[in-house]
Amino acid sequence: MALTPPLLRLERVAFGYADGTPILSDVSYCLDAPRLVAISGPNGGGKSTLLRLIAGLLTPSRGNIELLGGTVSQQRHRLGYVAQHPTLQADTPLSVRDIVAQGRLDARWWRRLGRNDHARIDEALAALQITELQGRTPRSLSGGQRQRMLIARALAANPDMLLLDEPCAHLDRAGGDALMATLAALAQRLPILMVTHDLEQAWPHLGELLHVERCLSRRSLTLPDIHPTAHPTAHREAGHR
Ligand SMILES: Nc1ncnc2c1ncn2[C@@H]1O[C@H](COP(=O)(O)OP(=O)(O)OP(=O)(O)O)[C@@H](O)[C@H]1O
Repeated sequence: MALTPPLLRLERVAFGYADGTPILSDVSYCLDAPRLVAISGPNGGGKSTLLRLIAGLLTPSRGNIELLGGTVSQQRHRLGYVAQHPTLQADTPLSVRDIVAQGRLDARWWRRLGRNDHARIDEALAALQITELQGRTPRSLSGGQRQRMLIARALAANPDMLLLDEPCAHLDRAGGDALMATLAALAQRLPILMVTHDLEQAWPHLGELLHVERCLSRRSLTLPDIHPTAHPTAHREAGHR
């Protein structure tokens, strides 16, 4: 019987930007089932860099990333990625629904959206609980509502994995808690990797925690590390999502 490949496998991945300073080295990790995975660690530790490597926006200098049973370049079109500071024209005349609908546009962007597209858009709006906001413009939304809209746009593309960089940044406690609960519900069927600096907030919702830390002492500068950490409370409360 053929073994199912993992959703994501990193093997001894290393990366440094053009100035040659190592940011990540020897990162290994395997995700074999949908769950909500937080990537946390100190500022500058390499969290966003790791997410960009998985998204195929950067290429490892060493090591290998296997994604959804193939290489990153083969499979990256199956990912939904929401960057930390996505560019969005605040004064766009487009509605929230129009923006979520962009998730349905592919290389044939001029095609008319069909019934299936609209069903996916409706589902994405509902999953992020913004159906009633669909006629509004982004300008009139709160930070949390705008973040939900951007995640809905990624979800409308029907991705097989979501990568979110600081989805709760700039949200107040209540907005962040609500978004985390939404993501945890989604992650029961869709693997989600999210960068967060607010572990306290994410903790009750997590299925797994990855700690990324670029070591700053001179001796260990080349040995930043990542530790998959089982979190008993999170596993118990989240039913091991
Ligand atoms: N395009 C780039 N060119 C050169 N260095 C970069 C680039 N992007 C990030 N870095 C550096 O790489 C290191 C890791 O950055 P990264 O954004 O991955 O960290 P992070 O853990 O996500 O940080 P934060 O919590 O502050 O967002 C930092 O020292 C940063 O200055």
